[in-house]
Amino acid sequence: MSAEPKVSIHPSQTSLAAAVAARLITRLVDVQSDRGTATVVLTGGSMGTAALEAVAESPAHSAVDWANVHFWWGDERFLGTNDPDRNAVQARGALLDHITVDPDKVHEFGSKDEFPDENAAALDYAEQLAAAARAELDIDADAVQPDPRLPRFDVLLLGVGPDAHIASLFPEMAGIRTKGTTTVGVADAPKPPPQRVSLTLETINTAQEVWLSVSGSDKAGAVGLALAGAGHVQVPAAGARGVRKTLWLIDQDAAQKLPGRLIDQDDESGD
Ligand SMILES: O=C(O)[C@H](O)[C@@H](O)[C@H](O)[C@H](O)COP(=O)(O)O
Repeated sequence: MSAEPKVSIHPSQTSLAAAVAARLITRLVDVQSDRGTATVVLTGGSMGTAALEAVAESPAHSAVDWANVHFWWGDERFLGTNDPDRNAVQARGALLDHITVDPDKVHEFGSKDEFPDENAAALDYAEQLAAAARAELDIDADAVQPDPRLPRFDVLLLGVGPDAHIASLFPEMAGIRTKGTTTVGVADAPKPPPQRVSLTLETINTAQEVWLSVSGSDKAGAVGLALAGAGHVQVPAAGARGVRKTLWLIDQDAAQKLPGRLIDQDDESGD
């Protein structure tokens, strides 16, 4: 089962980041009131980082019990552990260093200091995910998991590149075609650095909610094609779907080539 995309358009990148932050805080509070623990999958890129900065700046963020949030990443740049270009390092600077987290619930991809190559780091992340899935079943034997190798993801955040890549799954390349594994190593990404690790599209699509946050006119073509129903191998963003919600949060510049039928679909309810 997967949810048809809905679109919410915002006037500027700043208001978009604030809207993503407000929705994320609300969603995490709701999930925690139902289940105690919530799980979010973070993304790299300028929009993903801006959204986390907006969470840190929002006075409402104190409503979330951050020590009971699991943090995973949709992808990582295969670099040294403290390299400033690592998505995890940027997320720490934008948000995680400013809140009280449980280090055991912060699940970063392995780095170049720890693993010989991106495939070994991808395999390790798949093992971390599978261990978390088993731990979930130990706590609640009736937990419904879309894939027994994966924990439940409540919200999975994605940025989108001008070429319509998501996470580190690039058009026409092996990563976006990968099936049967939960993670994948990427050796020759067109966006630097070339070595990366990523969740696969099948893994992304197990999330309860997938939110794609996109800003800028250079992304308008990618957004337009993805929402017009292009194939995911050519337009990876077209394939990202949440089980209960697929939400495109975009600014006006990124909305320039949106198919007309989607323009008035703004879903401000937050659920
Ligand atoms: O590691 C990364 O680079 C990403 O996770 C990548 O998928 C990113 O989200 C998009 O490229 C959008 O990035 P921008 O928001 O910076 O355009």
